Amino acid sequence: MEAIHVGLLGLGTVGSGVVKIIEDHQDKLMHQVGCPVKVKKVLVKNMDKERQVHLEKEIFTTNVDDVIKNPDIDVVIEVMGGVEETRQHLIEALQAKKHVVTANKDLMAVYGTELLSIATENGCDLFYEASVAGGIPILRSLVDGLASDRITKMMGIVNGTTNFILTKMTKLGSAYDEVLKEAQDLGYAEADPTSDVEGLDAARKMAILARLGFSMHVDLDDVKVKGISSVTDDDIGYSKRLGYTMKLIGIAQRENGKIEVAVEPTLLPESHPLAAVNDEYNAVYVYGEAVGETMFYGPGAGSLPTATSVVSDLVGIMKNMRLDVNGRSAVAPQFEKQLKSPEHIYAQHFLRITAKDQVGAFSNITSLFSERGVSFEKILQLPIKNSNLAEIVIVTHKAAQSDFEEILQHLNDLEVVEEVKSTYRVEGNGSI
Ligand SMILES: NC(=O)C1=CN([C@@H]2O[C@H](COP(=O)(O)OP(=O)(O)OC[C@H]3O[C@@H](n4cnc5c(N)ncnc54)[C@H](OP(=O)(O)O)[C@@H]3O)[C@@H](O)[C@H]2O)C=CC1
Ligand SMILES: N[C@@H](CC=O)C(=O)O
Ligand code: NA
Repeated sequence: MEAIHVGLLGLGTVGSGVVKIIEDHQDKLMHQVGCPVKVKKVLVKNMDKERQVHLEKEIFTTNVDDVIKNPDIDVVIEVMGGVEETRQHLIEALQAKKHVVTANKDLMAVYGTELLSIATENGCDLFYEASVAGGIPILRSLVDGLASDRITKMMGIVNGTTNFILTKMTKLGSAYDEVLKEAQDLGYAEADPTSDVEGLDAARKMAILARLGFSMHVDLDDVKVKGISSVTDDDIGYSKRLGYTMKLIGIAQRENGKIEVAVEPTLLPESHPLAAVNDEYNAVYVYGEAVGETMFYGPGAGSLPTATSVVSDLVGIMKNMRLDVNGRSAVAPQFEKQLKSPEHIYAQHFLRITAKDQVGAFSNITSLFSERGVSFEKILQLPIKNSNLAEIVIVTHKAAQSDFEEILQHLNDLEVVEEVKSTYRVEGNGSI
């Protein structure tokens, strides 16, 4: 082949990184696939915008058909974001026999199954490594590196923006809004950062990971989600005092064929390997029955790290082209999806309660837990200055989610309880 021609949908943070890598690593790309890679067309919204990379003016277009229906383009790289309109563009690109690389987890979490089957029907590759944990080759590791194993647990920090925010709040005492702005300026956050801070971006990534790791059709709605927008300095302060670090953690576990997938702010012991993953870095811990513990660490967001995954997917497509095996790598799910019920989901919990500082208050509270067989691992009780209230902070031993939810309902009804201020999952005491 004389050259591979690629068309880009989008030239923002990730798209500019893709163009830079294609230019700067051209010799490596040629060595791997035996021909040059050329950027033929780039779809943008605003033709007049100043760009991070230099491309000839005639390469730019605002007409998507110049990319997805262009007979000279072999591979479409989708780095524009969005869901419904983008889905339509990619369906048309695949039907026009273009291979596709996308960094779009919003799209893959919802329409991944549909798009992969359209790709297979059309003999095309659809790769999406950059959609989960930016520059970490985690999808390839699950699909290829761990293909022979049965994965039972994945636990990860899969959102760079929230990890950046929590790190700065914890280590520097920075204010939430200020650090969010910094993460946006650095190009880590989504166009609408609500999906980062409310945990939806991480939930999308966990749905993709669970699908591949457990070989089941996991829907986005199957993922329980709680974000970090309500985390306060006080919560972080009490966590530290009890020896924990607060992280937004995605958890996917399988037991007896049933799975749980969740994303929530979680307290980890400071000695936990994920507690040391800071700033925009991501890490995914994967436990396989045969391999045991593995952990994948790297930058989860940002221009060049994310673009590395995109261009590596492009190399994968080009290698498949040389072997004439495009469109054959997607594997249908092996198992029927079965979700764990709340009676079978066990975790430790942190609770912060304000209660009346009076005789019997504490025993009223503890009896709610003991009636359901839930015991405490750690307790702090501190009087609140100039009031007749006390702050009680509890870390429970493992409890079923159904029991814990019932306890919470009853706590709110107790006369001695002023307010349940916050609750968080606690993970990783003992083993990871
Ligand atoms: N930023 C990151 O660290 C990561 C991002 N991703 C994903 O990669 C994708 C791109 O993200 P990012 O580069 O940060 O986004 P940006 O907002 O920086 O860039 C988006 C690009 O797409 C173009 N674009 C958007 N909508 C349209 C449209 N309707 N028609 C034509 N052009 C359009 C924009 O054009 P114009 O420049 O003219 O406005 C811009 O060039 C998203 O799916 C994101 O979730 C994945 C991993 C990490
Ligand atoms: N907004 C995302 C970007 C990468 O997926 C993040 O912060 O992780
Ligand atoms: Na990745």
